[in-house]
Amino acid sequence: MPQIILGPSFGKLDGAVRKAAYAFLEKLQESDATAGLHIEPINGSADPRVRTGRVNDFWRALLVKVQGQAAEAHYVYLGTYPHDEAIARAKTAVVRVNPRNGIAELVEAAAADTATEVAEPAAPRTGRTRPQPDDVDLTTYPLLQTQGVAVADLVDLGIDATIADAALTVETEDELLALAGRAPATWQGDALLDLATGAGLATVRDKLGLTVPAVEPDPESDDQLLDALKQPAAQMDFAFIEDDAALRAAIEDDNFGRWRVFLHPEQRDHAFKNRSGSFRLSGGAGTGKTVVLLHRARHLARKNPAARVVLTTYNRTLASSLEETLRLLDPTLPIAKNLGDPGVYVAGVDALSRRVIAKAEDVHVASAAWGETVASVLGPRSPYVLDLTPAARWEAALASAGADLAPELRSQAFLQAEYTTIVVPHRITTRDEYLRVRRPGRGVALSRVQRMAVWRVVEAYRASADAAGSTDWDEKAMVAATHLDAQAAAGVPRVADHVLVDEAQDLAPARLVFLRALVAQGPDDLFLAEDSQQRIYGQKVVLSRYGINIVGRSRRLTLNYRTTAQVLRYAVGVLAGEDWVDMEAGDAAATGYRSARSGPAPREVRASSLLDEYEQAAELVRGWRDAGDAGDAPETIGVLVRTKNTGDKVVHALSERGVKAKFIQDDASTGTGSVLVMTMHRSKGMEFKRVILFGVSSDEQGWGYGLSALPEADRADGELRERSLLYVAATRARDELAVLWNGRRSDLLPAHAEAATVS
Ligand SMILES: Nc1ncnc2c1ncn2[C@@H]1O[C@H](COP(=O)(O)OP(=O)(O)OP(=O)(O)O)[C@@H](O)[C@H]1O
Repeated sequence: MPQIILGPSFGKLDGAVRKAAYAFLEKLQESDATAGLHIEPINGSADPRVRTGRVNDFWRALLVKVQGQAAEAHYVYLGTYPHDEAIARAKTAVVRVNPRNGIAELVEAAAADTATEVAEPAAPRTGRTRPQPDDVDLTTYPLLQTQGVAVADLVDLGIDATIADAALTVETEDELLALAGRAPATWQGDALLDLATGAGLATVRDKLGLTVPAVEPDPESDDQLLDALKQPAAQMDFAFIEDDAALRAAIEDDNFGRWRVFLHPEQRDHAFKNRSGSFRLSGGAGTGKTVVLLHRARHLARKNPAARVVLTTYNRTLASSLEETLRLLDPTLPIAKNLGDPGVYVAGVDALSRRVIAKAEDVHVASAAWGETVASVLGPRSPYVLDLTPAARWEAALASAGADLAPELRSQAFLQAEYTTIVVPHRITTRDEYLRVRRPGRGVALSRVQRMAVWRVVEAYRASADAAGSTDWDEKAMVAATHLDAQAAAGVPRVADHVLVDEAQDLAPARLVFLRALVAQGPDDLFLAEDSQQRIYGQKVVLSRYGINIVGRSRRLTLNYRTTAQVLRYAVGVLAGEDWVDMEAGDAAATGYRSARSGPAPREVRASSLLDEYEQAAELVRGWRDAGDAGDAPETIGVLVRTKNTGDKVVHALSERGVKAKFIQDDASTGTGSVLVMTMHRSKGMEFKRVILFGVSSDEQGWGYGLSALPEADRADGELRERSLLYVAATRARDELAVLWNGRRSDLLPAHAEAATVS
C-alpha cells in the first residue's frame, strides 16, 4: 500500500472539498492504480517526481511520487487545487534535499535554482565582533546582528539565501515574524526566531537536529529524499501518515489537526525518546506540553500493549479534556477502564488516590497493616478514610483550638498551607515531630511556642475528621502513597508502568508523593509537564524533597503554538519584574519564549462604569460574532472573570444585550451556540480564538482575595499566584485579546502595555 506523506500546502480548503480530498487520499492509500485517481506526471514540471491526481471534476491533488528502493511508492501530498491552478503549481513545485543539512523542503522552481547555488561557507569568526551597547543603539540595530549572527551563518545552517539576506536587515520582531512566515520551510522560520531571542547557532542546530549530510546530495536519488523527509526538522512540514484517523484529522481540520501529525523536533524527542528515569518538561503556556504528553502516552501504549500507562492532571475537568483529546489523537488506543489495567488510564490525581483507597479499604480495612498505614500518616484513628473532610473544618478547628495562635497565623489559608506542605507530606503524627521538622520553603518562621499553638489546631482538625471517618485530598494522597509503598515492600507490583502528569506545578507535595508511589523507580517512570509561571494553586514545590529525582533530565519548550507574538508579549509582560522558580528550585524565567504567529495587538478598554464595561464587552463579542463569513462561532469566544459572582453577572448582562452566553463551571463539555464565560481558574488548559478578560481592575472584588488574611511572609507568594492567574487567562487567546476594566487599571497588567487603549 502506498505511503502518504502530508506536506506543506499552499492554501486552505473549504469543507466540501476537504471531504473529497480525504476520500481521494484514502483511495490512494489503498492503491495508486485505483481507477479514477488518474495519477499523472505533468509535461514540463520542474520536479520530475511531481504528479497530479483527480479529486473530482474540478479539483486536482498535487503530489510528489517518491519510490526509491521501497516496494511501495510514497506520495507527498501538497494540497488540492482547482484544475488549472494545480497544473500551474505542478510545473514549479520542487521537493528537494537541502544540501547544507539534508532536510527535505518544498520550494518553487526559481527558488530551487538559487537555493542550490549555496553561498560560500561561513567565514571564520575571527575579528567579527558583536556590536556593543555603548557603540550603537541596539533598539534600532538589525535584530540578528545584535546576536552576532551573519548571513553566512544562516546560509551555513541551510536557510534559504534570499531569506538569510533579508533576515540580517530586519530591525523589529514583527518584521522578523513576517519574514519567518515566508521562509520555504517551517524549521527555517523557527531557527530565525530562536536566534533572535538569543539562542546561539549551536543551540539552534541542536534543537532542530541539523547536521551536515554524510553524503553529497544526489537530486536523482529517491532514497536520499526519503531519508531527508524523515529528518526531525523536515517533520515540521512533512508527516508520514500512519492511520486513517490521523489522515482525516489533518485534512479535515487542517489548522487544529496539525498537532496530531506535525511535531517540532523537540516535541518529537520528548514524546518518543526513552528516559532513564523521571523527567520534567517545562515550557511556557501554549508550547505544546499537553501535546507531548498525549503523543507520549500513545507511544508508550503502542510500544508495549501490556503497559499500564497513567495519564493524570490537577483536576477532573482537565482530565476529561485529556481523555477526549487522546481519543482524537488515536481513536483506536486502548483506554483502560480500571487503574492497573493495560492501556492508558486517564483520571484526575484525586480520583486516582480515591480509587486506590476505595480498593484498599474494601480488602484491607480490618487488617492491622491498613490500620498501621493510616496511623503512620494521621496518627491513631479510625481506619475509614474514604469520605471527604470539608475545608470548613479548619474554621471549626480554629474556633475551638486556635486561641493561642498569633493573629497573623489565625487563618484557614495559613493553616491549610502549613498542613499541606509540611505536616501531611512529612507524615507528622505527633507534636514532638512537628516541633522538630524542618520547614524549608515556608515563608513564615515559627517559634516553638507558635508551633505548639499550630499543632493544637491540627489535633482538633484531625480529631473531628476521625470522628467523621473522613480525610481531605492531601491526606488521601498520602495514605494511598503509604499503602502502595507498603504493598510494594511486600512484593505486590506497583499499579502503573508509566505515569504522565500535566500541570504538575499545581500539585501539592502529597499528590506528588502519591504519583511517585504509583510506579516503581526506573526508566520512563514519571514524566511531569509543568510551567511554574502558571502555578495558581498551592505553594512552590521542590521535587527532590518528595523523592522525585530529576537531575539532568529536564528540558524546556519555548515555541508557543497557541497565541500570536503580540498576545504572548503582552502576557509575558504580566510576569515581568518577578523572580520565578521552577520545580527543581532553578530559574524559570521565560527566556527564548516565542511565537511564530502574528495578529493584532491586544486591546485595553477602560470603561467608565460597570454598565459601560458590560456594554463594551457585548459590543466586542457582537463585532467578532457578526463579522460576515469570517464571524466567530460563539463558543470560540471566551470571557474570563476573576470570580463566579462576576461571571454570573456577565452572563446576565450579555444575554440582556443580545449575546447568548453560558457560565461554565465543572462541566467538561462546553457545547455550542453560546459565548463561554468562566473564571480564570477554570480556563486553565483551555483555549479560545478570542478572549475578553473582564474586570481587570485593582478595585474589582476577587483580585487578591484572601491575601490580606495571610501572614506577611506568605503574601508575596500569594501575589505571584494572582499574577500567574492573569498570565494563564491572557494566554488562552489564540488570535485576539481584549482586556476590560472600570475603575483603576490593575497593577498586575504590563507597565508599558503594548496594547491599543480605548476609553
Ligand atoms: N506541533 C504542533 N503543531 C501545531 N500545533 C501545535 C503543535 N503543538 C502544539 N500545538 C497547538 O498549540 C496549542 C497549545 O498546545 P498545548 O495545549 O499542548 O500547550 P501547553 O504547553 O500544554 O499549554 P498550557 O500550558 O497553556 O496549557 C494547542 O492548540 C495545540 O494543538
